[in-house]
Amino acid sequence: MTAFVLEARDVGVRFGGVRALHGVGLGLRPGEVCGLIGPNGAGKTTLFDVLSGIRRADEGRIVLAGADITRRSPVWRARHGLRRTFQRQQLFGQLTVRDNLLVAQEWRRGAAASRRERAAAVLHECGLDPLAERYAGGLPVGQARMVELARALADPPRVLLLDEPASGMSADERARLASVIRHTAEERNCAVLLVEHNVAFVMELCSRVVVLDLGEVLAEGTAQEIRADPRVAAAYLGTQDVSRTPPAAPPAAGR
Ligand SMILES: Nc1ncnc2c1ncn2[C@@H]1O[C@H](COP(=O)(O)OP(=O)(O)OP(=O)(O)O)[C@@H](O)[C@H]1O
Repeated sequence: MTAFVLEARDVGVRFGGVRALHGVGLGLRPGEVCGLIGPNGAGKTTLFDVLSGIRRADEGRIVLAGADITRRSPVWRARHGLRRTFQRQQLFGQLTVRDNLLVAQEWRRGAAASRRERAAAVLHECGLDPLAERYAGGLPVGQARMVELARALADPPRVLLLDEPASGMSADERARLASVIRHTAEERNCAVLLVEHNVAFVMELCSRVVVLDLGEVLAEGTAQEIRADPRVAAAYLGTQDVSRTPPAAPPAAGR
């Protein structure tokens, strides 16, 4: 079985008396799309913060491609291919969409032409050609989320952490999002970890789903296994109307 590209080992985080994460272990393999779900306050964002280096865990280790990166900065991690998006978007609003993608690659010295080429290819893949010269600050939320994903892809990632990427998106935008995520995993062998409250979207897209509850891993398995797990139903899915959102369809041809 393929080795993990990113691992959280026995991770614990406390906020005063609140145990946000406790003994959390999670491994991601290259080319897989893994969903991370759980009720509000389960610890999903805290785990993302620890994986991306924004927050230091009180306990445990983070391992990237076999190397312990627990003490590495977020910038170091990003430059070694570990990228994330945020629940609250963090685009450069005063820059155009294209420039947001160019800035993401600027730390790489070398030919500007190849950076522009890469930006153009990712804009196209994400269906953002018509928005390329628009200021990122003025975009509606669904489009801004897609730009954030495009920015995370501009410098090819090995691991992509997506925090609620579908929130605020239309059905068409969600379909495009699903197709870009799939392509990123399958064609570029990138590992994707997806936090998303839209459970139907997660179940459709993810080959594996991890459920967090009260800071601990409650269950892990295929979408089918997770749906059938009574503990998950009690803690989370029982409160969700999974039939409300239709599964993502492939994007229309030529978009
Ligand atoms: N900066 C903080 N200070 C104190 N407590 C925090 C802080 N950040 C998170 N927590 C607490 O840690 C726990 C986990 O929060 P976290 O935001 O990681 O959950 P989540 O699963 O991402 O929730 P949501 O689905 O609402 O985004 C919660 O009890 C939360 O109140």
